[in-house]
Amino acid sequence: MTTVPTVLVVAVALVDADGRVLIAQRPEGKQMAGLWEFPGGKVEPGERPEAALIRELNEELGIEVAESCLAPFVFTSHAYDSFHLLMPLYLCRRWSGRVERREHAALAWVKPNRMRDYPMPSADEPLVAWLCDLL
Ligand SMILES: Nc1nc2c([nH]c(=O)n2[C@@H]2O[C@H](COP(=O)(O)OP(=O)(O)OP(=O)(O)O)[C@@H](O)[C@H]2O)c(=O)[nH]1
Repeated sequence: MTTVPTVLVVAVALVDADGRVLIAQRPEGKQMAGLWEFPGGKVEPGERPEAALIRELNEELGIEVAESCLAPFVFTSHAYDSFHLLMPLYLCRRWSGRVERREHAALAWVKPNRMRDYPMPSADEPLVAWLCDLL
């Protein structure tokens, strides 16, 4: 039996006052370039998931998020060819600083029911369905 590593990635649905969610387009040169994703990234060895997400949001978007503002929401467990992705999605409605594009090709604030207009990695499909139902 071939085994692949399970990779823990933390991501967030940042929700603005109009109920729109921030998605970000992966840049050229990365795996899955051009697809739209929820901000976040891999949890480093020894790092707590919430700390990893706070770090990624600061690096990627230049915002500060308090751990108490990260609400566990839903998760996806998805088999890619070379790894298994386990990705909790947190919900966050409060942050400080202005969202800036630092690492992505583009950013977009999108109502969940319009997210299907933005191609996303296959692991994200169930997450979009949950956002449509629950937001
Ligand atoms: N942040 C994020 N990653 C996602 C989502 N959906 C999804 O399949 N992923 C995958 O989870 C992994 C996230 O890792 P990452 O963003 O830290 O790593 P990366 O591939 O950009 O490159 P890196 O290894 O150079 O940091 C990628 O393989 C990415 O394609 C999503 O909605 N948000």
